Amino acid sequence: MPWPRPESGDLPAAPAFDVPELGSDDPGGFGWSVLHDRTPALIAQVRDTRPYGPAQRRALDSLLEEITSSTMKPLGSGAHDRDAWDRWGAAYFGRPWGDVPFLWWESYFYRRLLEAVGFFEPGPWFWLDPFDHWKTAELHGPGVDADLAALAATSERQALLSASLWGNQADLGFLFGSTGLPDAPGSGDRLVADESALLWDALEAGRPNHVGVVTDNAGRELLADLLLADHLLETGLAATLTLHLKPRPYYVSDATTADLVACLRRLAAAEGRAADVSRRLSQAIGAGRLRLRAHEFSCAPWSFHRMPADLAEEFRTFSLTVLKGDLNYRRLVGDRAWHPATPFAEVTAYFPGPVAALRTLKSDVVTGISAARLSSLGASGRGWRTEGTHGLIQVRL
Ligand SMILES: O=P(O)(O)OC[C@H]1O[C@](O)(CO)[C@@H](O)[C@@H]1O
Repeated sequence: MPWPRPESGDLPAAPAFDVPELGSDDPGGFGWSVLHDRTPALIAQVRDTRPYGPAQRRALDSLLEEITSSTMKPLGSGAHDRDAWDRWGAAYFGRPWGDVPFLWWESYFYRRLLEAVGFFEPGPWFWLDPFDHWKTAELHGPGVDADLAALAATSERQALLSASLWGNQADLGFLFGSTGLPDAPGSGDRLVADESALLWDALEAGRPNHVGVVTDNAGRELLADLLLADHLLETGLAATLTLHLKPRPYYVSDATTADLVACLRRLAAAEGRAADVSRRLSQAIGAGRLRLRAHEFSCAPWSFHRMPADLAEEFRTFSLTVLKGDLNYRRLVGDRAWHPATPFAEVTAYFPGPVAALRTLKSDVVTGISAARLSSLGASGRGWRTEGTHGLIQVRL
């Protein structure tokens, strides 16, 4: 099978930064808890929830052992993308996982998990999404019908934007943490930055707009993204809209094309106007107004500073690229120990075109927070940065 080769490892070099990358070697730090708590719990759950045979079970056990008490190994010799990962990981293989930058090891972990469960191997587990049952359960969970009915009935654009933002709380990775699912969203005071007016003004002034949305999670988040996409297309705020999806399962709940299809089906099966949304979006896909992309770089372990030329060229053609979720934010600004007041516009100046971030905060990195907001947040400890209770809408035009 002619597998897509992820850039053969040849990507532009990242610029030099004087701010260090975030790591996982501090026992009090967030990255450490993901490496030592969340990731082992995820491996155990994957092992327990699928009837994998001895080969897959052994591979999962040895991945667990490697992560917790050994050094990072390269992909197996038969892997179709081994060349790329060998180059990307040359500085990291042979070191303990906790010594490798957080952004890098976590991405590589999902690649290794797919290897362990035989995702790429012709046979019974070929291309079977190891996270599918969680995604499906969420799509049919309690409250989804009511949310869909309410959202499909509104033409209130701020409500749709807000649903797309807070939909990002529905990240199945939280299921494997010690903190559990975050609380339901509060009102505006849970927004640490809100530049939504700038976003709407730019779309109003820019018609005809070609909007890109780099999606994050499947399930509730993607449902909300689709309702927003439908609104933008229907109102003419977007002449075309391109959805970037993941080419394969990643970070548990990240949306693939299969998940998009499941969401369209879920909308079609819902009561009321949601079914109309599904029909309109399917037609828009057929007409080429709603475009689907699944770029290999979407599963690469690097920030967007290293995106390949074809992807940069595509983002350059968009009137606005909206990046959803925490991981995309980490990749946008670089997963670094920025001072939170560092201007968002400054750290995203390199991005090839106007860009917006819609994110609930689930990891340490953050930029563009005003001094006044920082001091009010300071009193609440560090939880606002990692627990998904707070959100942001940031825009750089
Ligand atoms: O789904 P999101 O919003 O990208 O969040 C995923 C987040 O969860 C974590 O993977 C932790 O497991 C973060 O590293 C990551 O940024």
